[in-house]
Amino acid sequence: MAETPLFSDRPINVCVTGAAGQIAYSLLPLIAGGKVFGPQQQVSLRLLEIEAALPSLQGVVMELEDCAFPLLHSVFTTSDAREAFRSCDVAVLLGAFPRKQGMERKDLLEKNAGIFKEQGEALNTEAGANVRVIVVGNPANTNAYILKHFAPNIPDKNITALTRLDQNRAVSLVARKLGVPLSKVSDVYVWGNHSSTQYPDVLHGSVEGKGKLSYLLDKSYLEETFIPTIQKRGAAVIAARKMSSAMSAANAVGDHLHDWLLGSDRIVSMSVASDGSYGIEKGTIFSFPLRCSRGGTYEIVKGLQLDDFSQRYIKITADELYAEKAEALALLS
Ligand SMILES: NC(=O)C1=CN([C@@H]2O[C@H](COP(=O)(O)OP(=O)(O)OC[C@H]3O[C@@H](n4cnc5c(N)ncnc54)[C@H](O)[C@@H]3O)[C@@H](O)[C@H]2O)C=CC1
Ligand SMILES: O=C([O-])CC(=O)C(=O)O
Repeated sequence: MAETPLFSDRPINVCVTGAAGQIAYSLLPLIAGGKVFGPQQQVSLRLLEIEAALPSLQGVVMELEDCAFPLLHSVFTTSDAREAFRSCDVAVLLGAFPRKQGMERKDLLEKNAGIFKEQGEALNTEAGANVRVIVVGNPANTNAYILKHFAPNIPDKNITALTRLDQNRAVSLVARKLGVPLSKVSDVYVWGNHSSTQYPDVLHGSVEGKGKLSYLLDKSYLEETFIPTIQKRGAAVIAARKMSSAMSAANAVGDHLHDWLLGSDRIVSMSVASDGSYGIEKGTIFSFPLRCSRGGTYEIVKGLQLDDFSQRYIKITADELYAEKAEALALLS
């Protein structure tokens, strides 16, 4: 039976910032085509761009029209953040500078922090308190932290950052390494920062019919190959494409929003405000394993046993986030 829509009496209002950029170009068809919010849910798009990119955004709007998506109710474009966020149910924050070869994502902090301060303030007054926010612009976790700081009316639980791309990369690499279908791999999580310190954790994972990943993959493979490959995957894509990941990022944003709003049977990774679980400082936007239920609620999975190996990696990524938080607050004070 077809899934009932989230809002049966009206379209869902989705704001996308950086809407003329690369990720948006791959994401907008997923949203307007029904892949993200379900095949029955009408969508109204509110697209934000800087003034200089509005002509290019008009081309994107023409293409959306030419796709003739039955679920696309309306498209509104603006360069005013307050207008863009007005009454939105979901805000997808892509608009930011991407990194170039040789940079770490945190090198973007100075350039991008101001954007997330301004957008946090605009969301705070214009969006409903129930708005669900996903920050994608890098450094995504710390930008989400800044946004949360400047949007006190929005519950902390509603502000997230994207680490699903890292989880998708990790699941895909496990499946390729073991020669098994992706659908058989479960419980691979990403902890921490969307950066080269993140900890892609397979030690709770398994392959259906084959057993635990902790028996199928040895720690030297994990330490020397698997973990560094996932940590540096974004940089590898930049080196090859001379531009950062866009198709896979858009796909992961779609997965994140779909599972958050519509629920999932699987445990997924999202960066969310820590409630103190696993010793992570409260309020830090940290990637955890989560269970999501339909309607936009989630719980951090509690009680996972973390061995010394995992704890060592988690400490490194947590310390990096604490340092980024301090730097961001100093920049904006
Ligand atoms: N968290 C994650 O997993 C990933 C994050 N990213 C990050 O996503 C961001 C966007 O990437 P792309 O789409 O490839 O970049 P892009 O440069 O193609 O597009 C960004 C767009 O944002 C717009 N923009 C800049 N400032 C803005 C503002 N204040 N308000 C509204 N729009 C604004 C620009 O005009 C541009 O059109 C980058 O920061 C990138 O590093 C990229 C891939 C994965
Ligand atoms: O690496 C980058 O700068 C873009 C990104 O976040 C990713 O691909 O994971």
